Amino acid sequence: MVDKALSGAGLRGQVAGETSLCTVGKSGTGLTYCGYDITDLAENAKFEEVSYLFSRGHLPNQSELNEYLSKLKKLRGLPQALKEVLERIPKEAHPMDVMRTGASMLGNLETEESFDEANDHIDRLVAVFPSIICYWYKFSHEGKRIETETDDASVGAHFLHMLTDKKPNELHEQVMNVSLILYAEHEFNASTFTARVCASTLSDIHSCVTGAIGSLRGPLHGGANEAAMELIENMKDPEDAETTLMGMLERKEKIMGFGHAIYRESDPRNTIIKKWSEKLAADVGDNRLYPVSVRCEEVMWREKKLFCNADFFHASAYHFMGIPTKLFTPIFVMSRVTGWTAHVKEQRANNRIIRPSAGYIGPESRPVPPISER
Ligand SMILES: CC(=O)SCCNC(=O)CCNC(=O)[C@H](O)C(C)(C)COP(=O)(O)OP(=O)(O)OC[C@H]1O[C@@H](n2cnc3c(N)ncnc32)[C@H](O)[C@@H]1OP(=O)(O)O
Ligand SMILES: O=C([O-])CC(=O)C(=O)O
Repeated sequence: MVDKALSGAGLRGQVAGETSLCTVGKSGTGLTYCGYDITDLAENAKFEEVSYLFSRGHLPNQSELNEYLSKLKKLRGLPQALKEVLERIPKEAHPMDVMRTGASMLGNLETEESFDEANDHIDRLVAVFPSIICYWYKFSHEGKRIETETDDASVGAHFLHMLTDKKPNELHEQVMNVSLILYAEHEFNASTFTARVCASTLSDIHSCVTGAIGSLRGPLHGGANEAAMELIENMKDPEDAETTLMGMLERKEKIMGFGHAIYRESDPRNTIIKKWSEKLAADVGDNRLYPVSVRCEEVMWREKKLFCNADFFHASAYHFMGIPTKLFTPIFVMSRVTGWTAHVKEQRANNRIIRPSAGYIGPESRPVPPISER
C-alpha cells in the first residue's frame, strides 16, 4: 500500500517547485502576479501590460508598452502553410484541438532554435492565437478566408473584430481585457505543470505550449467554462436552476464552474468577472441567464459550501458578447499562454528534469508464461 500522505491524490498540497510569478490563495491576497494583486491589475492595467510583465519581468513604461503593442500588431499574420492546415480541419473539430494543432504547426514553421529566442516566440504566440482560432472558425463555419492582420489596439479587440466582422464596442473590449488578465496565470495548475514538465526536458517552447493546451482542454480545467454554459443555457429561470441543481447534487453529479483545488472559500477572479457579467446582462437586457447564474451560486454555497471558480460567470459574460460557446476555452489559451511561457522560462533558468517516483502497486515479480499457457 502506498503511503497516502506521501503520494497525495492529485499531488494536492505538495510543493513541486518554486515560482516567483504567482501566488494563489495566500491569505489576504487571493491571487497575485509578480506581487501585483489581481483586482488592482484588472482595474488598472491592460492585458498586454500583464503579458509584458510575464515575458520581461517588469510592468512596461509608456514607451515600452507602445513598442510592445506595435510589435504584437505586426505578428498577427498567418503563414500560408498554417492557413492550409487550418482549412483542412473540419467544422466539427473541437476548437481546442485547432489551437493545439495551430501551436504545433507553428513549431514546425517557426521553430525555436535557441532559448535566447524565447521572447520572440512568446510574442508571436500571444499575437497569433486569436488569428489561428478565428481563421479556422470563419473558414469552416462561414466559408470565409478572413484577413487576420487588423490594426486593433489590443489582443481582445483583435479577437472580437475577426469573430464579428466589426470593431468591438468599448464595453466588450473592456470585458475581454479583464477576462484575459484574470486567466493569464495561476501557479502550478494542471496545464502550467504540463508545460513545466515538458520544459524540464529542455524541449522547445511550441512543444511546451502544445502539451499545455491539451491539459487545459479537459472539463475539470479550462473546459469548465463551456460546460457551465451548457448547463445554464437550459435553465428557464432561477426556480428551474434550483430544481436542476438539487437533482444533480442528489445524483452526485459534478457541477462545472464550481469548486477549486486550492481556494477553499472563494475564487477572487469570480467577484470581478461576475460584476462584468452583470453589466453585460444589463447591456443586452438579459433577465434569465444572469439571475439563473446567481441562483446557481446561492444553491451551491447553501448546499455544499462550493463557490464559483473563474469559469462560472465567464460563461454568461462571453455569451452576452455573442461569443459561440465552443470558442470559450480557446480564449483561455490566448491568455494563459503568457503564464505558461513565463513558467517555461523560469523552469529553464533553474532546471532539473521533473521526474517524480511512483509507488508500485502491481503484481509481485513473476516469470513470463509460454504463450500457449496464457
Ligand atoms: C480555471 C479552472 O481551471 S478552475 C476549475 C474548473 N473546473 C471545474 O469547474 C470543474 C468542477 N470542479 C471540480 O471538478 C473540482 O472542484 C476541481 C477539479 C476544480 C478541484 O478538484 P478537487 O481538488 O479534487 O476538489 P475538492 O478536493 O475540493 O473536492 C471536495 C469534494 O467536493 C466535491 N466537489 C468538488 N467540486 C465539485 C463540483 N463542482 N460539483 C460537485 N461536487 C464537487 C468533490 O467531488 C469532493 O467530494 P468527495 O469528497 O465526496 O469526493
Ligand atoms: O489552479 C487551478 O488548479 C485551476 C485554475 O483555477 C487555473 O488554472 O486558473
